[in-house]
Amino acid sequence: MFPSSLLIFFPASPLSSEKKMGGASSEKTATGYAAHDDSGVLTLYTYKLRQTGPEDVLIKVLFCGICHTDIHQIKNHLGMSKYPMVPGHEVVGEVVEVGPEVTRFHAGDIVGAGVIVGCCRNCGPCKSNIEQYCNKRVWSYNDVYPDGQPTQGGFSSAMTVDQKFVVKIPPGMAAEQAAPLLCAGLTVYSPLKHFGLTGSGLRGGILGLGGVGHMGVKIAKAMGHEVTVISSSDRKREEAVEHLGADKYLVSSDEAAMAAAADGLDYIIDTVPVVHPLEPYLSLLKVDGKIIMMGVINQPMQFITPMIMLGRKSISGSFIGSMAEAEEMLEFCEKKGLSSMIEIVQFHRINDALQRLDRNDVRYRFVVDVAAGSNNASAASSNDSLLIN
Ligand SMILES: NC(=O)C1=CN([C@@H]2O[C@H](COP(=O)(O)OP(=O)(O)OC[C@H]3O[C@@H](n4cnc5c(N)ncnc54)[C@H](OP(=O)(O)O)[C@@H]3O)[C@@H](O)[C@H]2O)C=CC1
Ligand SMILES: O=C/C=C/c1ccc(O)c(O)c1
Ligand SMILES: [Zn+2]
Ligand SMILES: [Zn+2]
Repeated sequence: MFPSSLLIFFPASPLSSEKKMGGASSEKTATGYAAHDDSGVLTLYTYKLRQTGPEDVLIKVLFCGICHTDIHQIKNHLGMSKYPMVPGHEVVGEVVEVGPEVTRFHAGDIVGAGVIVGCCRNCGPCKSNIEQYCNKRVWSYNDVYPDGQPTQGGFSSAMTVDQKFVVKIPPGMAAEQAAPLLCAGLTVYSPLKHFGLTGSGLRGGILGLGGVGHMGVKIAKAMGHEVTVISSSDRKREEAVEHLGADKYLVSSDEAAMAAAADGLDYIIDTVPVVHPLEPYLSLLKVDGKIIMMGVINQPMQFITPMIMLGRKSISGSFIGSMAEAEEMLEFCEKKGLSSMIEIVQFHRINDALQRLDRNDVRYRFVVDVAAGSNNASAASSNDSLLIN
């Protein structure tokens, strides 16, 4: 069992340099699970927390979802990983301290943070409130702040986040179920809004039924779409239809079923995290249909041009969503009564969960109970994981 005392940030030695120099507040540390190399294994790591600045919110982490991007980053799939790295970007926690210029949050609020924790505020995307596309974006981990201090993510007792990148979790929403919305939920909501794919009656495809994909089914259904799941196996059929509400289920290797479904979809949200052929899915699109690429894939993808020309089809991409869209998406989910389908794991079982996610063995998002001792602690201590719908 993870020692609960380590989950709480605590003042460092009274001899820390800041104290000696008479700093206003004491230096704080956090303890999390960090990757130290690309082996895929995380181990405990204690590090200095960013000083709570005027616009900062200090968050005691309660829950953090595990996204496939965490695996890409831990295992250095993009060749840009820096260690030690504390991953985790689907963070829900409780505000414990705010800087003097923070107006939107107070101690005790339940809040969320996601993939991005900084931007330049001056470029075109920043001025258009699509700060996720700022070229100076600061990632919540595997990055550095402008002062050179490393960022560290949510598999940790605490995070310090600029208020611009913090959202309030709606009061009626369970903290653990809100966590996957902060990346997976936003990642599907944003392109559906942006590409004008919100009208009821649209026919949507969700390729890859994992963390992002299952939120795709839920959000698209809530928008009134007819949703087809396109999966690599038959294993998730029953759940997809009965629990998530998918209308149709296609197995991508079933050539007859794929041919019968040709030219039927207005869009496909492609969440497959590895290189894969596009032609079978382009064939499923109607004239003017779009495939929206979500997977982070570090190898070239191929298609032949007639596959898009003969149908004016588009291949596009999208990256999470803006903070404004995050708020809107949370409101949408609250209004529609949507939440995620999760399996809660204890903090000390995080490596097992990462391995299971890597072998496609999760329905549909792992959420780490970081603050053992919170509302699920007694149940979590007697089971390794809890399934929550
Ligand atoms: N663009 C963005 O802003 C974001 C991008 N991402 C990226 O999207 C991708 C999906 O993320 P997430 O939903 O968390 O991932 P998951 O692992 O939860 O889901 C991926 C799904 O893809 C299918 N799949 C097909 N082949 C493989 C394979 N070889 N290994 C694993 N899964 C496979 C599986 O569905 P099935 O069993 O149905 O075939 C699986 O459930 C990742 O690359 C992630 O980095 C994530 C969030 C935001
Ligand atoms: O999970 C969220 C992050 C997605 C992501 C998209 C693109 C990219 O290059 C990344 O490093 C991460
Ligand atoms: Zn993510
Ligand atoms: Zn910018």
